[in-house]
Amino acid sequence: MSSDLLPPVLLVGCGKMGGALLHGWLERGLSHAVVVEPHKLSTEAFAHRVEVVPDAGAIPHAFVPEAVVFATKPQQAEAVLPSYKPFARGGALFLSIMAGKTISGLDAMLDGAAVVRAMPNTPAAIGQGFTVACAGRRVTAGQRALADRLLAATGEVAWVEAESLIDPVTAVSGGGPAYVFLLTELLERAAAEQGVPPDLARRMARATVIGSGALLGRSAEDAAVLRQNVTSPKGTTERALAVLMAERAWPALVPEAIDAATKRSRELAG
Ligand SMILES: NC(=O)C1=CN([C@@H]2O[C@H](COP(=O)(O)OP(=O)(O)OC[C@H]3O[C@@H](n4cnc5c(N)ncnc54)[C@H](OP(=O)(O)O)[C@@H]3O)[C@@H](O)[C@H]2O)C=CC1
Ligand SMILES: O=C(O)[C@@H]1CCC=N1
Repeated sequence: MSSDLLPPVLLVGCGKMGGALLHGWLERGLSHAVVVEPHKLSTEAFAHRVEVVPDAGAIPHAFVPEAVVFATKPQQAEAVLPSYKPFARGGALFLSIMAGKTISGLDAMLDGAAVVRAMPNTPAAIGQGFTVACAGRRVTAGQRALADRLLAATGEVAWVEAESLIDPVTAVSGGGPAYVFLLTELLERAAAEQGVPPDLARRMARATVIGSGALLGRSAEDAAVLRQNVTSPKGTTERALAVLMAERAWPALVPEAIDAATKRSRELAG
């Protein structure tokens, strides 16, 4: 077995985000994974590549994961986590991606464990995710390096010391893909409303978002400069931006939306 492979992982919950991480790990090369997931359909894509079990009681006794990754809904944490306490005794790292759930809360549910709280996003599935992580006080340097390796296998990783930052991170990068997809939907709909045939409207909206993201990714310029490069004086974009950048439009709505999501992340802690 190549030492470059990611170490054995126990993934608890293989829905949209757990599935995206697993996809990223498999693309990168994963030695062995057991996935606990009662919802059989969501694991079909991985059925031949990992071992899927319906609950914690069905995990093979011989399986010793280096990391246990919690990707169930935050509302399920208290019911789900206690079954995984035995892995703490084996020295496993617990990596939670559950929105809002604090390190101290998870630590209490696991009776004292090495917990990393992380917030990834769904582009992880294609190695283009962005994750911000925060390590609990029981996490060793080796466990932190392991968490970094797992998360870096799905894209870029940043670490923060202040756990409170994970709430706004959840609002911005965790949920961020949804806002970009909404913009794509709205562009497509507006094009169709202007009479553009539906197929062309769809292609055009998608290609515009994809191309803009790729340009941003390759450019050293600020986003504001790339925006200005599109905006010819007295031209068409200027008219659209006058609507979008009006005081009560995006400059007010985006911070309001991020604030609402940040507050929800804090609420989910309880
Ligand atoms: N979606 C995203 O973009 C992001 C999500 N997150 C976080 O990831 C977590 C999962 O979110 P998401 O993937 O969207 O949600 P999903 O509902 O798609 O995934 C959760 C999965 O866990 C399964 N599940 C339920 N009970 C158990 C159990 N006892 N043991 C194991 N698995 C179980 C669910 O099955 P069933 O449907 O049958 O209940 C479901 O398939 C959340 O905590 C969320 O905050 C973080 C970053 C981004
Ligand atoms: O909507 C949610 O709660 C999760 C966390 C960030 C993205 N999805």
